[in-house]
Amino acid sequence: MTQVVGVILAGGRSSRMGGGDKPLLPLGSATILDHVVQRFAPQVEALAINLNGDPSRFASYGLPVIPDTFGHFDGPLAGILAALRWGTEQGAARVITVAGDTPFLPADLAGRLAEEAAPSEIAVATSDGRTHPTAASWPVELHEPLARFLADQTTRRVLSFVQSQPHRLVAFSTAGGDPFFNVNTPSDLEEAQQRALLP
Ligand SMILES: Nc1nc2c(ncn2[C@@H]2O[C@H](COP(=O)(O)OP(=O)(O)OP(=O)(O)O)[C@@H](O)[C@H]2O)c(=O)[nH]1
Repeated sequence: MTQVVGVILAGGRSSRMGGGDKPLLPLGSATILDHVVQRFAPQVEALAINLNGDPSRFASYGLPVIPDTFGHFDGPLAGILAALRWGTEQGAARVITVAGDTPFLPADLAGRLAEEAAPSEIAVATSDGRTHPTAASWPVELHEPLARFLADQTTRRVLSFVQSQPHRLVAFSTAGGDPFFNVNTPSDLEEAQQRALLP
């Protein structure tokens, strides 16, 4: 049975980057998303991309594309809801999500999250005291509670949903750079270009 599947959250507006698809921007000789796939795919039994809008723009990756179904541009929680639905369809026990704009993910992300959380808990990555709620492992049973949360609450903050459920924080080292560095702005992309060149 498939136990752990992965979903890359690649939706959103990329407004701080001037619009377009942030994960498809060039980083080194590849795209930001190539880096995410390369680091994350070996850690999960199946992998999909979640996004808003026309899926054909990500077709070249050859991965299943799962669209948001809750609403249009409702933030990462809508993507996590779609991810949990897909994980349930795959017969998985857990879904690990990562953001499509985090090109330096830890190679032991899935292992550490799985190791440290009880079966009913959400495991959320932290680094340097900062919580990264989109880099998390979710029991698929949370699909219903999350659907209710999105319908009932006015907040769309991922952390608010996490805090409403049993969860555990899992700290990752930043030796060699923060593995959850995410590209939000053109200057972040500059910084990522420098880091991608490092051996
Ligand atoms: N599925 C889905 N994912 C989203 C949505 N908005 C943001 N995300 C994802 O959530 C993560 C964090 O996104 P942000 O960088 O905060 O938002 P963004 O829309 O990409 O960029 P900004 O407009 O600059 O805030 C990324 O992985 C995005 O792909 C959405 O409406 N739907």
